[in-house]
Amino acid sequence: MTGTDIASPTAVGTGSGSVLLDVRGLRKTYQAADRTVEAIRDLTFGIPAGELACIVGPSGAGKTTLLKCVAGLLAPSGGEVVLENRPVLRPPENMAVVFQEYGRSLFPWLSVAQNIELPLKQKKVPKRRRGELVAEALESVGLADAAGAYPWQLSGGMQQRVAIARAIAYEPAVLIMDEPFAAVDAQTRAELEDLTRELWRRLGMTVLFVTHDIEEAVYLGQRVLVLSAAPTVIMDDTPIDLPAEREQLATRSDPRFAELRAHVYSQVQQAKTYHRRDRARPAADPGEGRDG
Ligand SMILES: Nc1ncnc2c1ncn2[C@@H]1O[C@H](COP(=O)(O)OP(=O)(O)OP(=O)(O)O)[C@@H](O)[C@H]1O
Repeated sequence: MTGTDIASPTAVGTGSGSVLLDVRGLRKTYQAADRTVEAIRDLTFGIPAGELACIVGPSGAGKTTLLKCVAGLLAPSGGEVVLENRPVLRPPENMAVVFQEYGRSLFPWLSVAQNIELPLKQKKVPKRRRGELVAEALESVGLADAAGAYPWQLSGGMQQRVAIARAIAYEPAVLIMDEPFAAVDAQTRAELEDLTRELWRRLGMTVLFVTHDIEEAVYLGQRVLVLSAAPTVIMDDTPIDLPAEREQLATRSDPRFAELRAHVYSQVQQAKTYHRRDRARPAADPGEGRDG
């Protein structure tokens, strides 16, 4: 890692609590009919309980592949994902995912409340408790009045709030967010970022947040992991030592925010050409350039 006043990556992710989500030596190679694509070469990192960690990386870096493996939707070619000391072999009960495409993740024929309740029914939560969880979740995202509405009657930002409400009502140990605000306007995005931090702080969830947006990662995270271009390795793992109280204008104009953003930006730029530089080296040291 570069940057003299950016703290060591070992300062986070190891000391603040027990590791809840552990990605160990993860590898994924896709076998297509006529070619083999090595998407993930080697990923190892741990997310302690209660952490909000952001992952950024260039397009095609393997972020979606990583999330599919973490969510138990795709079998890795090597290594493993461990959640609460159990290997993830299928979608775990104690995990919820918020996707970018809210339009496709909500059922249009179900009301807002029914959408939030559905996974709770599958989890066999008793009816009375389901009602409480739905009401609390809607209140938390500021949509208490929209319980009876249908998703298509709501704006994009409101639909994504419903998706967040559905995830938190499920009371997951870990919440995965896959570029959740990429499809909403800038103003709504800022509101949803603040909502995410508020819910994370209030509910004490562990959050893994994937984004293309470097500023969003620095604004939201306690830690930012940068992935290299595929085949993916971890380029950088930086603690975000901004105050816990964040505010869109004040935080983003903090000189420390600018330093961290510049650091992550330079890492993402290097990430794009990481393997090209690697190939150019005469005698490769497998550990060189690997951080975290
Ligand atoms: N089903 C598949 N079969 C073959 N190759 C795949 C498959 N899915 C992804 N890949 C390849 O794996 C690599 C990583 O893709 P992935 O979608 O995980 O990246 P990403 O970081 O999510 O990209 P983006 O930021 O553009 O969404 C790419 O080279 C991609 O072409």
